[in-house]
Amino acid sequence: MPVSDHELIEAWKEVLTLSKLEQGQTVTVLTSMSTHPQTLSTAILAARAMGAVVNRLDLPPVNGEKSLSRDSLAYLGTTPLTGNRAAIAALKESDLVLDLMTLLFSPEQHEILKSGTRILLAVEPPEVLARMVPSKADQSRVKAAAEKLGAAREMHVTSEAGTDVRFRLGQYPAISEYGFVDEPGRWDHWPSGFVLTWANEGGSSGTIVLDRGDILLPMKSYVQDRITFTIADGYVREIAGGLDADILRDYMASYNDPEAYAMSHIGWGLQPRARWSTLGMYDREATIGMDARAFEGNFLFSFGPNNEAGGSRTTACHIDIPMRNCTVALDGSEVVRRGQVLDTARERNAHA
Ligand SMILES: O=c1ccc(O)c[nH]1
Repeated sequence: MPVSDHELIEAWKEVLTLSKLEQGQTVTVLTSMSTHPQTLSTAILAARAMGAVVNRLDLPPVNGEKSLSRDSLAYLGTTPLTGNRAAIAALKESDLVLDLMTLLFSPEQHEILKSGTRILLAVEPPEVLARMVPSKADQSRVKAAAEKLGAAREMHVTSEAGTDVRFRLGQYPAISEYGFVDEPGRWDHWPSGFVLTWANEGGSSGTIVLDRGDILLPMKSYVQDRITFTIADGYVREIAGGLDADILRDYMASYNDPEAYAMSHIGWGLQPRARWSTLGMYDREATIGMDARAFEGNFLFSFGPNNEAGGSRTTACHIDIPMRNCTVALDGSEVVRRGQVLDTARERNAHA
């Protein structure tokens, strides 16, 4: 069943309150052709009800003629803001930007954040947004995990299917995604609930074996046959398997960009209200698959850009791969064991 306008307005009010929206602040809602009308209308109503000055900035979409997918996270690098000084100026002047279009992995996003503007991405279907309204408990759990990840020098991931890969850490910060933007200059994504970082340049090596049921994004498919990735010096050097591997290889080759094969972010899911099984419940184009990225105990790794972390790689190809049943260890200490998060109740509420 759809979610009611009333439910979604209440959800927006909770998220905007957690994001410390104050009376008289300026909110700019960034939209494009794929923006969901109910998400837009309820966002504006909620922000107005909280006494904000609310603008809407609607921009024409880009890359539609280049990308093999309309998923807003599939083809990156340029956005409708690229080179658009007037639009960027408006967003820099705003206290809070509600991104209903997707700026993620764009240089413009960083320029706007540096001005102190907060940016909250929200492009999942209204029902997914309403099911995963963020909470302070989400925040404390993710921040506790980020502290561990930020202090680690090596991540070692294994699985019974044969995954055995090591990532040297320390060059890039740990990033928390918990669904609201409560500090100046913060970016976050509603819904989320996971922690991620990037391995040191050239610092990834080993084997990743996708098992039946692991997920490919933006394909939004559950892998049927195993895929074996050989990782060396920070890049995937071989992608071996059956039809799923062929599909992934063909898609990545379409970018004709060696940087597409670089390891991108790595981390694990911490959102108890996200479910592995949800991907099959939505039409492929209706969702960008945040349940898959956030479900508790996943190991999420990706190929492609690292500009989100301050790196210089802005390849347009971005592949996210959430896995089940992995064991993730930081400097020898397990944080996830065969798909079960090992944080304690105390850590879950460390920041409450
Ligand atoms: O919220 C997100 C979404 C996609 C991604 O690759 C990272 N974080």
